[in-house]
Amino acid sequence: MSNFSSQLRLSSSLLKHLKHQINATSSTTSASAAAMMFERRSFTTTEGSRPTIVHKRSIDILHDPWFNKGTAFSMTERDRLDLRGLLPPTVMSSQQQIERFMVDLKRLEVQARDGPSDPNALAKWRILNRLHDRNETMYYKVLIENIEEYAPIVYTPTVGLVCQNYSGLFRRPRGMYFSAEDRGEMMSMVYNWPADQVDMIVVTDGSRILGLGDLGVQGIGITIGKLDLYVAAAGINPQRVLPVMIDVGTNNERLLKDPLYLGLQEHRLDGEEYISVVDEFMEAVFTRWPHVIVQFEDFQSKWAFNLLQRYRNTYRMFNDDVQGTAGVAIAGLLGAVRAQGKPMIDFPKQKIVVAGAGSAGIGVVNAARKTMARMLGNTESAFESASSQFWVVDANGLITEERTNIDPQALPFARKAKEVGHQGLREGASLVEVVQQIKPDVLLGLSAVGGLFSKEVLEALKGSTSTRPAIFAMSNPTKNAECTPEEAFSVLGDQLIFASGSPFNDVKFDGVIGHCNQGNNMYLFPGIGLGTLLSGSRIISDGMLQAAAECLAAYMKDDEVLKGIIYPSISSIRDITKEVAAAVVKEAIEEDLAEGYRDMDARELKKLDMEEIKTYVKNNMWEPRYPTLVYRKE
Ligand SMILES: NC(=O)C1=CN([C@@H]2O[C@H](COP(=O)(O)OP(=O)(O)OC[C@H]3O[C@@H](n4cnc5c(N)ncnc54)[C@H](O)[C@@H]3O)[C@@H](O)[C@H]2O)C=CC1
Ligand SMILES: CC(=O)C(=O)O
Ligand SMILES: [Mg+2]
Repeated sequence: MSNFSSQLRLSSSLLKHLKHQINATSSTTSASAAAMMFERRSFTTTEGSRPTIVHKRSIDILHDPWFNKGTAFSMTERDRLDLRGLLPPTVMSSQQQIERFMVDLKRLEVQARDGPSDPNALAKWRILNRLHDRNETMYYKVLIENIEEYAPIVYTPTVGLVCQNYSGLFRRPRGMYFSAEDRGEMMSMVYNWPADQVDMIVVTDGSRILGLGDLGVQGIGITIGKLDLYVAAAGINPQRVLPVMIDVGTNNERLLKDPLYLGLQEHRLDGEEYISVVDEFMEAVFTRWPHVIVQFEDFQSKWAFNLLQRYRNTYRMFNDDVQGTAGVAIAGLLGAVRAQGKPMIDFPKQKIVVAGAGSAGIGVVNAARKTMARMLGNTESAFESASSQFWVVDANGLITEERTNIDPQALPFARKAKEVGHQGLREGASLVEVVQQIKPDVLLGLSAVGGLFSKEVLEALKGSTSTRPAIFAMSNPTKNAECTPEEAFSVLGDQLIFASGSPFNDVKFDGVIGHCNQGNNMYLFPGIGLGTLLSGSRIISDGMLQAAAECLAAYMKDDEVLKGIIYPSISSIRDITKEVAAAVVKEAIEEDLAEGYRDMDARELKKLDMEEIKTYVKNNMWEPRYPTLVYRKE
């Protein structure tokens, strides 16, 4: 809901309510005395005895500083006032609320020390967050106009710190919470959300937030950060976005013991029980908003893949970590080939070592292998040949067919034991050994292990057979990056191509600049969502994702790429997103998936050429401008 209109409605209804109270008092009582009396009465009644009559429900009550109790609303009150789902599931006493607030206040200094390189990051986040709660138009204007400065605050890395400390930072709720305790209720509680139209949902279960592990209900912060980029980069109307947390418990022992934790304090549901909760959520949101797009974010690997397969042919959904990351990585990998002065068609010759076999790592290898195979003619032997270009290393070392209990997602990338034997390697070989023996063109990290690309590993990469080796240290947030650009450039010199998931500054040494690219799925997911919305495609196909990745790869000019700049600057994210969305729309039309959006039906869409599609996309991007408001009685 727009804060702008809600504030207007809120203050007028508050006035109405106040007037009513004033009229009920003696006619000689002055308005201010009556207001004071009303105020006193509200406070005494909420303490117990007589109830307070309120003329509002749902989100309006949460945004009313007079009546809001935040997490202290009891479950019966939540049901009575249509608040179910609009607050984290734990009911807290007013004393606990104060404790939570005080812990947060006192922790500020420590957070500043442990957090992102900007010691004021969290203070900036608080100021922006308060603006977000007060005035969304102004908030997004500030964000769009200063995206380079504030993306690292509302998104990675600071959003990681925000999630870690969400219990303390929580003030006004934003988004919806569907918990394991809401089973059987979701179909009705989804109507507690005040907006009749929702275009984009970003949902998490909090099980793997960035590289920070299981943060339970606190993971809602990442969905808010991603949706901020949907508004800022893709121009999705902020009144039509919905951050969602599916709280099925947490396996984080610290949170399970924390008396101030806001989520369900029980171990995570698993198996069929878990699936039934997510199924119920999907059914509920698609019943209320049949055209919504759901982005799955930061689910632990096993559920990321499982739920993607389960829903992708029925619902308009995608998994950002598996599919968005893959597209961004492919664009960067193609950029690295061009940076070597080679044509993109040489991509299938690249030797790629990937550290990390989770949702992101496997997503990347899968998509990169498909891209190589397509370049080689898409035959079975092309596929075989493409497979031989990847060496995947996880927490237990190099993955080969000899691995016991191999994760089914990693199985297709397990190397043959005999083959790696010839390469001087074996099952479980360490990363440094793999780099030493393979001498890869690319070393890509999606391991969530900060510093994994140690000096030894970087020294080993000096043996790369490439003229311009590439490092993608893609794990987030900053402290989880596999190495810093300083570490990488200092060992490998200025011919290195470097990208990281969270932003770092360029490195200056010996009079040259080592470019630090940001390789983050933020360059694709907003365009994938917007393109899907505007095409009206029923599903998000592999072709649409591939078109998005190719568009991003083509966005960079030759002279930039030759300088080692393989990803655009975030300052142009709105333009990139428009291009990516247009590519997605075009592909959806070509695959006959596009059913149209609003006045633009499928037939009209088919008549558009690429330039017209871009104009259509641009014209449908929301801009942060104040609309004229007119009051009408309800
Ligand atoms: N830059 C970007 O756009 C994105 C970055 N990421 C980042 O990727 C990281 C991983 O995400 P997921 O794949 O979802 O996590 P995950 O937990 O599913 O996978 C992590 C993988 O790393 C492996 N690993 C752990 N220790 C290792 C070691 N010492 N050496 C080699 N591998 C090791 C694990 O065995 C596992 O296979 C996170 O930090 C996340 O923030 C994820 C999505 C997008
Ligand atoms: C960027 C992102 O999606 C992640 O680190 O999980
Ligand atoms: Mg993610």
